[in-house]
Amino acid sequence: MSDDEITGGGRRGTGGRPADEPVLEAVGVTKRFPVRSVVPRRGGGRRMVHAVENVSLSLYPGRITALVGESGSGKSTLARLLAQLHPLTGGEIRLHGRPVRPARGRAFRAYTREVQLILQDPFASFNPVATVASTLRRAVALHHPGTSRGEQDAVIDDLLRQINLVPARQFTEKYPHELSGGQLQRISIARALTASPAVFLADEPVSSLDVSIRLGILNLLRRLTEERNAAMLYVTHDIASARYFAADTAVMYAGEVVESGPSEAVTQRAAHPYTQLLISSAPDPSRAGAPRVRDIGQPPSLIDPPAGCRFHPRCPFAMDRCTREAPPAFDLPGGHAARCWLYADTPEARTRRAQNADAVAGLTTGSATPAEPAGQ
Ligand SMILES: Nc1ncnc2c1ncn2[C@@H]1O[C@H](COP(=O)(O)OP(=O)(O)OP(=O)(O)O)[C@@H](O)[C@H]1O
Repeated sequence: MSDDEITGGGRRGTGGRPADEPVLEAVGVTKRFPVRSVVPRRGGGRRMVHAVENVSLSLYPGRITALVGESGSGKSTLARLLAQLHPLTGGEIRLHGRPVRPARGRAFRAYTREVQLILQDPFASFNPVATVASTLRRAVALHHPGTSRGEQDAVIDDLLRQINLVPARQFTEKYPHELSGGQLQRISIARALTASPAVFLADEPVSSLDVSIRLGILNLLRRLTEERNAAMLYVTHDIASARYFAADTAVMYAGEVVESGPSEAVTQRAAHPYTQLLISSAPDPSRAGAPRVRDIGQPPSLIDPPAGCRFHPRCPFAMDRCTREAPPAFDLPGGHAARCWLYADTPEARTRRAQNADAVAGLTTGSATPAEPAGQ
Protein backbone atom coordinates (compact mmCIF):
# COMPACT_ATOMS: atom_id res chain seq x y z
CA MET A 1 0.00 0.00 0.00
CA SER A 2 1.36 3.48 -0.81
CA ASP A 3 1.87 6.06 1.93
CA ASP A 4 -0.71 8.27 0.22
CA GLU A 5 -3.63 5.96 0.95
CA ILE A 6 -6.00 6.55 3.83
CA THR A 7 -5.72 3.64 6.24
CA GLY A 8 -7.24 4.97 9.44
CA GLY A 9 -4.54 3.03 11.32
CA GLY A 10 -4.68 5.50 14.21
CA ARG A 11 -7.94 3.88 15.17
CA ARG A 12 -6.46 0.39 15.42
CA GLY A 13 -5.83 -1.08 18.84
CA THR A 14 -7.01 2.02 20.64
CA GLY A 15 -8.91 0.36 23.47
CA GLY A 16 -7.37 0.60 26.94
CA ARG A 17 -3.72 0.98 27.85
CA PRO A 18 -0.89 -0.69 25.96
CA ALA A 19 0.66 -3.75 27.56
CA ASP A 20 4.25 -2.59 26.99
CA GLU A 21 6.26 -0.45 29.37
CA PRO A 22 6.65 3.18 28.30
CA VAL A 23 9.84 4.11 26.42
CA LEU A 24 9.82 7.78 27.36
CA GLU A 25 7.88 9.44 30.18
CA ALA A 26 7.32 12.92 31.52
CA VAL A 27 6.52 12.61 35.21
CA GLY A 28 5.09 15.73 36.86
CA VAL A 29 7.12 17.92 34.51
CA THR A 30 7.09 21.70 35.03
CA LYS A 31 8.83 24.42 33.02
CA ARG A 32 8.95 28.12 33.82
CA PHE A 33 10.79 30.66 31.71
CA PRO A 34 11.95 33.93 33.26
CA VAL A 35 10.33 36.96 31.62
CA ARG A 36 12.94 39.31 30.23
CA SER A 37 11.91 42.84 31.09
CA VAL A 38 13.76 46.15 30.88
CA VAL A 39 11.56 47.56 33.64
CA PRO A 40 12.41 46.10 37.07
CA ARG A 41 9.44 44.51 38.83
CA ARG A 42 8.00 46.36 41.80
CA GLY A 43 8.62 44.34 44.96
CA GLY A 44 11.48 42.38 43.32
CA GLY A 45 11.30 38.78 42.18
CA ARG A 46 11.37 37.65 38.57
CA ARG A 47 8.19 37.20 36.61
CA MET A 48 7.91 33.75 35.06
CA VAL A 49 6.05 32.22 32.12
CA HIS A 50 4.36 29.09 33.50
CA ALA A 51 4.73 27.24 30.19
CA VAL A 52 4.29 23.63 31.37
CA GLU A 53 2.77 22.70 34.73
CA ASN A 54 2.96 19.29 36.35
CA VAL A 55 2.52 17.29 33.13
CA SER A 56 2.74 13.50 33.05
CA LEU A 57 2.72 11.70 29.72
CA SER A 58 3.95 8.27 28.58
CA LEU A 59 5.06 7.20 25.12
CA TYR A 60 4.89 3.50 24.21
CA PRO A 61 6.72 1.37 21.62
CA GLY A 62 4.99 1.21 18.24
CA ARG A 63 2.35 3.71 19.38
CA ILE A 64 1.65 7.32 18.40
CA THR A 65 0.47 9.82 20.98
CA ALA A 66 -0.95 13.12 19.77
CA LEU A 67 -0.41 16.26 21.83
CA VAL A 68 -3.13 18.71 20.84
CA GLY A 69 -3.87 22.30 21.84
CA GLU A 70 -4.04 25.92 20.78
CA SER A 71 -1.01 28.05 20.03
CA GLY A 72 0.90 28.86 23.22
CA SER A 73 -0.51 25.96 25.25
CA GLY A 74 2.98 24.53 25.87
CA LYS A 75 3.11 21.67 23.34
CA SER A 76 6.48 22.57 21.79
CA THR A 77 7.97 23.31 25.19
CA LEU A 78 6.96 19.83 26.39
CA ALA A 79 8.43 18.25 23.22
CA ARG A 80 11.66 20.20 23.75
CA LEU A 81 11.80 19.15 27.41
CA LEU A 82 11.45 15.53 26.31
CA ALA A 83 14.28 16.15 23.81
CA GLN A 84 16.44 17.58 26.63
CA LEU A 85 16.68 20.93 24.83
CA HIS A 86 15.54 22.84 27.93
CA PRO A 87 16.39 22.12 31.57
CA LEU A 88 13.38 21.15 33.70
CA THR A 89 12.05 23.43 36.43
CA GLY A 90 10.46 20.43 38.15
CA GLY A 91 9.55 16.79 37.65
CA GLU A 92 11.43 14.07 35.85
CA ILE A 93 11.95 12.60 32.38
CA ARG A 94 12.44 8.82 32.23
CA LEU A 95 13.89 6.92 29.30
CA HIS A 96 13.39 3.12 29.41
CA GLY A 97 12.18 3.57 33.00
CA ARG A 98 15.34 5.35 34.19
CA PRO A 99 15.49 9.02 35.18
CA VAL A 100 17.35 11.13 32.64
CA ARG A 101 20.05 13.43 33.97
CA PRO A 102 20.68 16.77 32.26
CA ALA A 103 23.25 15.94 29.60
CA ARG A 104 25.77 17.73 27.46
CA GLY A 105 28.42 16.65 24.96
CA ARG A 106 28.76 12.91 24.55
CA ALA A 107 25.93 12.06 26.98
CA PHE A 108 23.57 14.42 25.08
CA ARG A 109 24.56 12.78 21.77
CA ALA A 110 23.83 9.37 23.29
CA TYR A 111 20.39 10.70 24.32
CA THR A 112 19.68 12.02 20.81
CA ARG A 113 20.45 8.57 19.42
CA GLU A 114 17.42 7.37 21.37
CA VAL A 115 15.15 10.41 21.09
CA GLN A 116 14.93 12.34 17.82
CA LEU A 117 13.07 15.58 17.21
CA ILE A 118 11.41 16.26 13.82
CA LEU A 119 10.56 19.92 13.38
CA GLN A 120 7.76 21.77 11.64
CA ASP A 121 9.80 23.74 9.10
CA PRO A 122 12.17 21.45 7.21
CA PHE A 123 13.78 24.38 5.33
CA ALA A 124 14.95 25.94 8.59
CA SER A 125 16.65 22.77 9.77
CA PHE A 126 18.96 22.28 6.76
CA ASN A 127 22.20 23.97 5.83
CA PRO A 128 21.27 25.72 2.56
CA VAL A 129 24.73 25.16 1.05
CA ALA A 130 24.97 21.43 1.85
CA THR A 131 23.68 18.73 -0.50
CA VAL A 132 21.32 16.03 0.73
CA ALA A 133 24.21 13.54 0.60
CA SER A 134 26.54 15.67 2.71
CA THR A 135 23.79 16.43 5.29
CA LEU A 136 22.91 12.75 5.63
CA ARG A 137 26.57 11.68 5.57
CA ARG A 138 27.27 13.94 8.58
CA ALA A 139 24.37 12.38 10.48
CA VAL A 140 25.45 8.82 9.55
CA ALA A 141 29.05 9.57 10.61
CA LEU A 142 27.80 11.00 13.92
CA HIS A 143 25.65 8.03 14.79
CA HIS A 144 27.81 5.31 13.18
CA PRO A 145 31.38 6.42 13.90
CA GLY A 146 34.12 4.57 12.04
CA THR A 147 32.03 3.78 8.93
CA SER A 148 33.75 4.19 5.57
CA ARG A 149 32.42 6.57 2.94
CA GLY A 150 31.20 3.61 0.89
CA GLU A 151 29.31 2.24 3.90
CA GLN A 152 27.83 5.68 4.61
CA ASP A 153 26.62 5.96 0.99
CA ALA A 154 24.99 2.54 1.25
CA VAL A 155 23.18 3.63 4.44
CA ILE A 156 22.03 6.83 2.69
CA ASP A 157 20.69 4.90 -0.33
CA ASP A 158 18.80 2.59 2.00
CA LEU A 159 17.35 5.52 4.01
CA LEU A 160 16.16 7.30 0.88
CA ARG A 161 14.47 4.09 -0.24
CA GLN A 162 12.72 3.80 3.15
CA ILE A 163 11.33 7.33 2.82
CA ASN A 164 10.27 6.70 -0.79
CA LEU A 165 12.73 9.07 -2.48
CA VAL A 166 13.85 6.82 -5.33
CA PRO A 167 15.99 6.54 -7.32
CA ALA A 168 18.27 7.85 -4.53
CA ARG A 169 20.81 9.31 -7.01
CA GLN A 170 18.15 11.75 -8.19
CA PHE A 171 18.11 13.38 -4.73
CA THR A 172 21.55 12.99 -3.15
CA GLU A 173 23.26 15.83 -5.05
CA LYS A 174 20.38 18.29 -4.62
CA TYR A 175 20.45 21.35 -2.34
CA PRO A 176 17.51 22.16 -0.01
CA HIS A 177 16.15 24.91 -2.30
CA GLU A 178 15.89 22.38 -5.16
CA LEU A 179 13.47 20.20 -3.18
CA SER A 180 9.80 20.62 -2.28
CA GLY A 181 8.72 21.03 1.37
CA GLY A 182 7.44 17.44 1.38
CA GLN A 183 10.68 16.02 -0.07
CA LEU A 184 12.70 18.01 2.46
CA GLN A 185 10.53 16.81 5.34
CA ARG A 186 11.12 13.22 4.13
CA ILE A 187 14.86 13.93 4.22
CA SER A 188 14.64 15.34 7.73
CA ILE A 189 12.85 12.09 8.68
CA ALA A 190 15.69 10.13 7.01
CA ARG A 191 18.17 12.17 9.02
CA ALA A 192 16.28 11.27 12.22
CA LEU A 193 16.36 7.59 11.17
CA THR A 194 20.17 7.55 10.97
CA ALA A 195 20.15 7.34 14.78
CA SER A 196 17.69 4.36 14.83
CA PRO A 197 15.82 6.13 17.65
CA ALA A 198 13.41 4.52 20.08
CA VAL A 199 11.33 7.74 20.12
CA PHE A 200 10.36 10.34 17.52
CA LEU A 201 9.15 13.72 18.75
CA ALA A 202 7.37 15.19 15.71
CA ASP A 203 6.54 18.86 16.36
CA GLU A 204 3.81 19.80 13.85
CA PRO A 205 5.56 17.75 11.14
CA VAL A 206 3.03 18.56 8.40
CA SER A 207 1.55 21.93 9.29
CA SER A 208 3.98 23.89 7.06
CA LEU A 209 3.32 21.55 4.11
CA ASP A 210 0.81 21.70 1.32
CA VAL A 211 -2.47 20.03 2.27
CA SER A 212 -2.16 17.57 -0.64
CA ILE A 213 1.02 15.95 0.70
CA ARG A 214 0.30 15.86 4.43
CA LEU A 215 -1.32 12.45 4.38
CA GLY A 216 1.69 10.87 2.64
CA ILE A 217 4.09 12.24 5.27
CA LEU A 218 1.87 11.18 8.19
CA ASN A 219 1.46 7.68 6.74
CA LEU A 220 5.24 7.47 6.25
CA LEU A 221 5.77 8.42 9.91
CA ARG A 222 3.23 5.86 11.01
CA ARG A 223 4.76 3.10 8.87
CA LEU A 224 8.24 3.83 10.23
CA THR A 225 6.94 3.89 13.81
CA GLU A 226 5.26 0.51 13.33
CA GLU A 227 8.15 -1.11 11.45
CA ARG A 228 10.69 0.01 14.05
CA ASN A 229 8.43 -0.41 17.06
CA ALA A 230 9.35 3.19 17.95
CA ALA A 231 7.24 5.54 20.06
CA MET A 232 6.06 8.85 18.61
CA LEU A 233 4.80 12.10 20.05
CA TYR A 234 2.80 13.93 17.37
CA VAL A 235 2.34 17.61 18.23
CA THR A 236 -0.55 19.26 16.39
CA HIS A 237 -3.24 21.94 16.49
CA ASP A 238 -5.54 19.68 14.53
CA ILE A 239 -7.60 17.39 16.75
CA ALA A 240 -9.25 15.69 13.75
CA SER A 241 -5.83 14.53 12.50
CA ALA A 242 -5.07 13.21 15.99
CA ARG A 243 -8.01 10.85 15.71
CA TYR A 244 -6.89 9.69 12.29
CA PHE A 245 -3.20 9.33 13.08
CA ALA A 246 -2.64 8.61 16.77
CA ALA A 247 -3.71 5.78 19.08
CA ASP A 248 -3.69 8.10 22.10
CA THR A 249 -4.37 11.80 22.48
CA ALA A 250 -3.46 14.27 25.22
CA VAL A 251 -5.04 17.74 25.14
CA MET A 252 -3.07 20.68 26.54
CA TYR A 253 -4.51 23.94 27.75
CA ALA A 254 -2.44 26.78 29.24
CA GLY A 255 0.48 24.51 30.11
CA GLU A 256 -1.53 21.61 31.55
CA VAL A 257 -2.78 18.31 30.14
CA VAL A 258 -6.54 18.60 30.67
CA GLU A 259 -7.71 15.38 28.99
CA SER A 260 -6.00 12.21 27.79
CA GLY A 261 -6.79 8.70 26.66
CA PRO A 262 -7.41 6.63 23.54
CA SER A 263 -7.92 9.04 20.61
CA GLU A 264 -11.29 7.55 19.78
CA ALA A 265 -12.59 8.31 23.29
CA VAL A 266 -11.03 11.78 23.52
CA THR A 267 -12.35 12.89 20.12
CA GLN A 268 -15.70 11.11 20.05
CA ARG A 269 -16.65 11.43 23.72
CA ALA A 270 -14.70 14.54 24.73
CA ALA A 271 -15.11 14.99 28.47
CA HIS A 272 -13.32 18.26 29.24
CA PRO A 273 -15.15 21.46 28.21
CA TYR A 274 -11.91 22.70 26.60
CA THR A 275 -11.63 19.60 24.38
CA GLN A 276 -15.31 20.07 23.52
CA LEU A 277 -14.60 23.68 22.55
CA LEU A 278 -11.58 22.64 20.45
CA ILE A 279 -13.67 20.08 18.54
CA SER A 280 -16.60 22.41 18.16
CA SER A 281 -14.47 25.24 16.79
CA ALA A 282 -12.56 23.09 14.25
CA PRO A 283 -14.23 23.91 10.92
CA ASP A 284 -15.63 20.70 9.47
CA PRO A 285 -18.35 20.62 6.80
CA SER A 286 -19.20 17.00 7.68
CA ARG A 287 -20.32 18.21 11.11
CA ALA A 288 -22.89 20.71 9.86
CA GLY A 289 -25.71 20.86 12.39
CA ALA A 290 -23.55 19.47 15.23
CA PRO A 291 -23.63 21.37 18.53
CA ARG A 292 -21.43 24.46 18.90
CA VAL A 293 -19.84 25.12 22.24
CA ARG A 294 -20.11 28.74 23.35
CA ASP A 295 -16.64 30.32 23.67
CA ILE A 296 -16.59 33.02 26.30
CA GLY A 297 -12.98 34.11 26.33
CA GLN A 298 -9.35 33.84 25.37
CA PRO A 299 -6.47 31.67 26.59
CA PRO A 300 -5.02 33.18 29.78
CA SER A 301 -1.67 34.84 30.29
CA LEU A 302 0.86 32.22 31.34
CA ILE A 303 2.73 34.84 33.36
CA ASP A 304 -0.17 35.11 35.77
CA PRO A 305 -2.40 32.08 35.10
CA PRO A 306 -5.87 31.92 36.71
CA ALA A 307 -6.21 30.30 40.12
CA GLY A 308 -8.04 26.98 40.33
CA CYS A 309 -8.74 25.42 36.95
CA ARG A 310 -6.88 27.46 34.32
CA PHE A 311 -9.85 27.04 31.95
CA HIS A 312 -12.49 28.34 34.38
CA PRO A 313 -12.71 31.95 33.05
CA ARG A 314 -13.61 30.48 29.67
CA CYS A 315 -15.77 27.56 30.78
CA PRO A 316 -19.58 27.75 30.40
CA PHE A 317 -19.91 25.02 33.05
CA ALA A 318 -17.58 26.50 35.71
CA MET A 319 -18.61 26.14 39.34
CA ASP A 320 -17.41 28.13 42.33
CA ARG A 321 -14.89 25.41 43.22
CA CYS A 322 -13.26 25.72 39.76
CA THR A 323 -12.20 29.29 40.55
CA ARG A 324 -10.34 28.19 43.70
CA GLU A 325 -9.04 24.62 43.43
CA ALA A 326 -7.07 23.04 40.61
CA PRO A 327 -8.88 19.81 39.66
CA PRO A 328 -7.13 16.44 39.78
CA ALA A 329 -7.34 14.06 36.82
CA PHE A 330 -10.58 12.05 37.15
CA ASP A 331 -10.49 8.56 35.61
CA LEU A 332 -13.27 7.82 33.13
CA PRO A 333 -14.00 4.43 31.54
CA GLY A 334 -11.52 2.97 29.04
CA GLY A 335 -8.24 4.59 30.13
CA HIS A 336 -9.70 8.05 29.53
CA ALA A 337 -9.09 10.88 32.07
CA ALA A 338 -10.19 14.52 32.41
CA ARG A 339 -8.83 17.16 34.75
CA CYS A 340 -12.21 18.76 35.46
CA TRP A 341 -14.43 19.20 38.54
CA LEU A 342 -17.47 18.15 36.46
CA TYR A 343 -16.40 14.56 37.21
CA ALA A 344 -16.37 14.96 41.00
CA ASP A 345 -19.01 13.01 42.89
CA THR A 346 -21.00 15.97 44.26
CA PRO A 347 -24.63 16.99 43.64
CA GLU A 348 -23.58 20.24 41.93
CA ALA A 349 -21.09 18.45 39.68
CA ARG A 350 -23.74 15.86 38.75
CA THR A 351 -26.18 18.63 37.75
CA ARG A 352 -23.53 20.48 35.71
CA ARG A 353 -22.38 17.22 34.14
CA ALA A 354 -25.91 16.53 32.94
CA GLN A 355 -26.13 20.09 31.51
CA ASN A 356 -22.80 19.57 29.77
CA ALA A 357 -23.89 16.19 28.35
CA ASP A 358 -27.06 17.80 26.91
CA ALA A 359 -25.09 20.70 25.43
CA VAL A 360 -22.55 18.54 23.61
CA ALA A 361 -24.59 15.47 22.67
CA GLY A 362 -23.36 14.31 19.24
CA LEU A 363 -20.22 16.47 19.28
CA THR A 364 -17.43 14.48 17.56
CA THR A 365 -14.58 15.14 15.18
CA GLY A 366 -15.71 14.45 11.65
CA SER A 367 -14.09 12.00 9.27
CA ALA A 368 -11.58 14.60 8.05
CA THR A 369 -8.10 13.23 7.34
CA PRO A 370 -5.06 15.46 6.88
CA ALA A 371 -5.56 15.13 3.11
CA GLU A 372 -9.03 16.54 3.29
CA PRO A 373 -8.66 18.93 6.19
CA ALA A 374 -11.67 20.45 7.80
CA GLY A 375 -12.96 23.51 6.00
CA GLN A 376 -10.57 23.48 3.02
N1 LIG B 1 12.43 30.15 25.43
C1 LIG B 1 11.34 30.72 25.93
N2 LIG B 1 11.42 31.81 26.73
C2 LIG B 1 10.31 32.39 27.25
N3 LIG B 1 9.05 31.96 27.02
C3 LIG B 1 8.91 30.89 26.23
C4 LIG B 1 10.04 30.22 25.63
N4 LIG B 1 9.57 29.18 24.87
C5 LIG B 1 8.22 29.20 24.99
N5 LIG B 1 7.84 30.21 25.80
C6 LIG B 1 6.45 30.54 26.19
O1 LIG B 1 5.89 29.35 26.70
C7 LIG B 1 4.51 29.29 26.34
C8 LIG B 1 4.24 27.99 25.62
O2 LIG B 1 4.86 28.07 24.32
P1 LIG B 1 4.94 26.82 23.32
O3 LIG B 1 5.72 27.26 22.13
O4 LIG B 1 5.41 25.64 24.05
O5 LIG B 1 3.41 26.63 22.93
P2 LIG B 1 2.81 25.77 21.71
O6 LIG B 1 1.55 25.15 22.23
O7 LIG B 1 3.83 24.86 21.16
O8 LIG B 1 2.44 26.90 20.68
P3 LIG B 1 2.56 26.85 19.06
O9 LIG B 1 1.56 25.84 18.63
O10 LIG B 1 2.23 28.25 18.65
O11 LIG B 1 3.97 26.44 18.76
C9 LIG B 1 4.21 30.53 25.50
O12 LIG B 1 3.67 31.52 26.35
C10 LIG B 1 5.58 30.93 25.01
O13 LIG B 1 5.65 32.33 24.77
